[in-house]
Amino acid sequence: MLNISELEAYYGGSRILNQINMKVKKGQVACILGRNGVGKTTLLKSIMGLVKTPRGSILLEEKEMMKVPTYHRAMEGIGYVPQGREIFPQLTIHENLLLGLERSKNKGELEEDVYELFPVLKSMLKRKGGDLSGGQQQQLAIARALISKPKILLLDEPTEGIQPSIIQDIGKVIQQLKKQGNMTIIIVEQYLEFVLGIADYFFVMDKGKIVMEGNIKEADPKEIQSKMMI
Ligand SMILES: Nc1ncnc2c1ncn2[C@@H]1O[C@H](COP(=O)(O)OP(=O)(O)OP(=O)(O)O)[C@@H](O)[C@H]1O
Repeated sequence: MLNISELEAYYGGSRILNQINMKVKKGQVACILGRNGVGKTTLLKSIMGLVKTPRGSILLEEKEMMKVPTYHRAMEGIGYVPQGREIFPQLTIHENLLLGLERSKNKGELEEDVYELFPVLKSMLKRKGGDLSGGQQQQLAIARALISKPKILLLDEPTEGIQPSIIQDIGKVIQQLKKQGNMTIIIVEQYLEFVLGIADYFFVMDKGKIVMEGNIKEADPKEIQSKMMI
């Protein structure tokens, strides 16, 4: 459902992504692994249209996204949870969630399903986003992206700086979404253990390229780890 070919991305004159080819099937959970600075975040931003990508192709269900502006990519069904979460600290949980609906084609009521996935949010709808713990903010950011019912969800290091019990909760939410079967998920991670339990497919990046990929169940975690350490 996502088919990226020969994608290049630049910051100013520096090429950050070099000939990226990547296919992710519908309903699949794919992860992008790699050390700091290899271009993982830049790849997600490229899919979202947030960086300069002069060459290549990004097909979402056969539709070319390269010339589609970011806002419309969101409307086309790409949900994005950036690293550092970027929730609005002065707005309440409820208001933060309402902003998620802005990017949706189906502007309706807030979906009960999202509260089912994140019961903790339902219990504090009037609380300010900035008063939540880091883990709760991550949950809010994921919930906000889910409210627009994306076809594909991009998560940038969802476990970063988060306590183990909340990492587990986030893992369970991803498993539940996977079970529902209609959402494709791409997770950027450095925490290999986390993705081993939930992903179907993996890509390892190094210096702006994909250097290894495969089905996660058939792969040797030690080999993946050693590719990540290069
Ligand atoms: N706004 C920017 N302007 C210029 N260079 C940037 C910018 N953002 C990132 N870079 C550079 O692009 C390269 C790839 O960065 P990117 O954030 O995509 O890596 P990453 O694999 O996601 O790393 P991390 O795990 O630390 O987030 C790095 O060399 C980084 O310094």
